[in-house]
Amino acid sequence: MSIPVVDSTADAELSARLEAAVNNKTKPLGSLGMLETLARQVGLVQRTVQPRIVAPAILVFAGDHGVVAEKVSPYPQDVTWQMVENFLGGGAAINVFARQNACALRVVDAGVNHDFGVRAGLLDRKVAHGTRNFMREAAMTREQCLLAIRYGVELVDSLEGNVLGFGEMGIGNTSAAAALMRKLTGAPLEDCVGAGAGLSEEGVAHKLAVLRRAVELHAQASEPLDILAALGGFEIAMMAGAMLAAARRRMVLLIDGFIVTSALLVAARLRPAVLDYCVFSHCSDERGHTGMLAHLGARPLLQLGLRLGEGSGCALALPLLHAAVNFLNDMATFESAQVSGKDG
Ligand SMILES: Cc1cc2ncn([C@H]3O[C@H](COP(=O)(O)O)[C@@H](O)[C@H]3O)c2cc1C
Ligand SMILES: O=C(O)c1cccnc1
Repeated sequence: MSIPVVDSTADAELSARLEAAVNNKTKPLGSLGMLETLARQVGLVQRTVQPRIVAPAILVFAGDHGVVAEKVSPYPQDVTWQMVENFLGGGAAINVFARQNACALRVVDAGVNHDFGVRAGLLDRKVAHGTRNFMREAAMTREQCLLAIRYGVELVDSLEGNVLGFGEMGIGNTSAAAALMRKLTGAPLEDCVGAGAGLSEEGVAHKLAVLRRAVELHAQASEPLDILAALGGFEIAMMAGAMLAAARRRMVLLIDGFIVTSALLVAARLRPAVLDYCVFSHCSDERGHTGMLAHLGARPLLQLGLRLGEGSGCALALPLLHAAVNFLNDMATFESAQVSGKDG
């Protein structure tokens, strides 16, 4: 299994042309703020001053986590498969927001502890029926970890479209994401652990104690793939693989909240240039997401107090991506509209 190679999008000549194109639009210099940054980024990703959004899609990766045996989530594990059914039925938040913004949605069974059978709209890439409890042993074997990454790579290679959003579902996965954050950013564990799907203060204290022991147990894991196998999840590993494949294909990657960003921490350790392709849709209310984004030098588009996951932030940010591309393509220039430029 070879990890996809990702090229940087840096191109000084194209960057200058994009900046000129943005600056020639009929508006005060810099007045479209982050939309200008976004337009230039998408131009660099697509290697053009006339970028287009084609067939945007969100993949929701679902997987279960053995660590739920330690009572680190306020909800039972069955919610993972039940929510997958909800996605397939079109009734979850991500279904509503994806429909609203004409975004295709696919659900991937990366390792749910449930047998769905063959189902329309569900991509079966089950590595196993949930990970092991990483409080006691590694969450997955190295083979399972590499298989999850490979499935992620292959999934993306079969997609059409040039914008890919990442979402997840997996009871217990904020615990895996917090442990990955601790190991991959070096932040103190208490800055990585939050309420997840809604733990009480005592619940968070218990989760922190569990994760402290788990991180100690896996203290020897130092390479990104070893850390991922020890403390990650199948959906997280599959997302990391899919992110690298999407960047290799020069797609724009829409990054959701805390768990999706934890997969990106792994991907960026393997191939730092993946970050050139990432649009950070929002800053989640999950404790730790702000620090994770800061570690990556990321500036999120939205701050809505979301703490859901599912790729919801990606669907909500998609209209901003359209706006960035549309202003670059469709706005008049000072010359074409015969508007006077800046005096001094
Ligand atoms: C009904 C329901 C729908 C969800 N959709 C996303 N999550 C979110 O919550 C879970 C992570 O939180 P924790 O680590 O505390 O279990 C993930 O499944 C995440 O996607 C949900 C959680 C619930 C309960
Ligand atoms: O930020 C997220 O993605 C998140 C936060 C809490 C629970 N589930 C997801």
